[in-house]
Formats: sequence, C-alpha cells, structure tokens
Amino acid sequence: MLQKPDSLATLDNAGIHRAGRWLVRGVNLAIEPGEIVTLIGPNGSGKSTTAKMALGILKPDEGVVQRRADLKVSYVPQKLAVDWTLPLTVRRFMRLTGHVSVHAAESAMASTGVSHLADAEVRTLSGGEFQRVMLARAVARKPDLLVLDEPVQGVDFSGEIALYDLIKRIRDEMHCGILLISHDLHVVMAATDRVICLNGHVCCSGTPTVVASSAEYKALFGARAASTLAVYEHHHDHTHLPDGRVQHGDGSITEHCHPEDGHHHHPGSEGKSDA
Ligand SMILES: Nc1ncnc2c1ncn2[C@@H]1O[C@H](COP(=O)(O)OP(=O)(O)OP(=O)(O)O)[C@@H](O)[C@H]1O
Repeated sequence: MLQKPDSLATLDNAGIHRAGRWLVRGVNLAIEPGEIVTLIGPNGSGKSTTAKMALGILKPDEGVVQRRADLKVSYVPQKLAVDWTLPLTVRRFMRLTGHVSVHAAESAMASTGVSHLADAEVRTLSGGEFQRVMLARAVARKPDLLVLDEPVQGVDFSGEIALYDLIKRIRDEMHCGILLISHDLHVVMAATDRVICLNGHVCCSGTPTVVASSAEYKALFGARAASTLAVYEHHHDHTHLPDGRVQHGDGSITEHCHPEDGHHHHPGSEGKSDA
C-alpha cells in the first residue's frame, strides 16, 4: 500500500511477533484526516497492538508502518497508571502531562461538556464523566490523529451514545483522524467510515450498515440512538475454535488463519476480506 500524501498513518502487511508467536499479522490499514476507523475483535485479538503500531509505540516485526511527518497524536489508553487515591482535580489532571496551556485546557473542557467538573476530584467522577475528561485531555493537545482505546468502557448504553456523538463532533470540528478501538463486536457508531475486524489478522473490513431498521430498537432507544448506532454485518467465512485453530467454510481446520492460506473470500458486498 502506497502512503497517500495526506494519510496520517498507514500499516502495510504489519505484524508484531512476541514470545514465539504473532500477536497480529498481515494488517493493512490507512487513516486519513477527518476519517474515523474502528477496530473491533474479541479480547486478545490484537486491537491495542495494532493501534500501538499506528501510534509508533511498537515497531512492526514484519511489514511497514508509515506515519506523516510531524504527526501530532493523542492517545487515550485502555488503562491509566495513576494512583487514584491521591486527590487530583479535573483541572489539574487536564494539564498533568504534556504541554497544554490553561486556555487550551479550558476550551477543551468546554467543548467536551466537562467545564462544570473542573474542580471535582477525578476519583469521584462517574464512568461517563471520566471518559469525557479523558477525551478533553486528548483534545486539548489538538492532535492530527486521535487514538481511543475503548472510550465507552464503564459507560451505560445511553452514555455510550452521548460519547459517540461527542467523538463524531470532535472529528467534525477538528478534522482529525480517529482510530477507535471498540470492545463491542456488533455495534459501532454510524459515523465510522471503516470498520476493521481483527482476530490476530484482519478478518474483514468495510463500512458499517445503519442499524435501526428494527422497530424494537427504535422503541427502546429512540430514533436518535437508531441514527447514531449501526451494526456492521459480519460475513466471516471461517470460525476461530476455542483452541486457537481455524475452521474454514469448507470444513477444513488449519492451525492459523493467514493471508497466504488462500481460504479467505467474502461473497457479501459489505464484508471485504483484507486478509
Ligand atoms: N509484550 C507482549 N508479549 C507477549 N504477548 C503480548 C504482549 N503484548 C500483548 N500480548 C498478547 O497479545 C495479544 C493481543 O493483545 P492486545 O492487547 O493487542 O489485544 P486486544 O484485542 O486489544 O484485547 P482486549 O480487547 O482484551 O483489550 C494478547 O493475547 C496479549 O496477551
């Protein structure tokens, strides 16, 4: 894959090998300015590892990762190594690391709707408030590429919708690229331009299909939720067995599922096999 002049980050057949095995392999993806790319896949499928390659935290053991020169990234990791027993206000937390001016911190808090929490202790925030503050911190750096590792963790369904709304607004206003890691295999935000499903490799990728045709869904969550969330339809032609082996559409079983094994094809129009 050739790096387009304005691509923020491009992974070309990228893989990470650790402790005698490939954590991920054969990953192709590109993130353009103003684009939201969502990585989905089960636990341990290599989502964080892939994001870390895009961020430049991990160097690929195979393949090529290119990032635009002078790329400014903000990364909201899945876990933070902070001692939450210490008193820390949101306002201080905003500027704890990184070079963020008072003005940038205040305007990021305003745009993410957490100004009223500025003097609150971080440890007392609800799950949804905490994730918003994490977004505010990331936005304050004015990144070209924003990488969000499970930004809706610890948040209930309606909070999830509100956060997805906010992430979309951040993209629209800042025109940054967003690489979003989602723990949810079935529901992704409709504003996602591309979904990439990982399972140690790229299982499939494509645009999400708007959910919400179902009357039950609309009745439960309202038309607004229905227009925000979408289901990405999977067209897997193989199944990952519990012991790690792979059963293919023709019933055969192999040890791995790699691009070169020739088993991948996706007949549906939505799922496109990259692997
Ligand atoms: N440095 C390492 N050495 C060995 N194995 C590792 C290392 N880092 C990650 N792994 C393993 O690689 C696999 C992929 O991890 P990764 O964190 O990328 O998955 P993930 O899809 O983000 O998972 P989750 O949804 O659980 O957060 C896991 O099985 C993990 O245990």
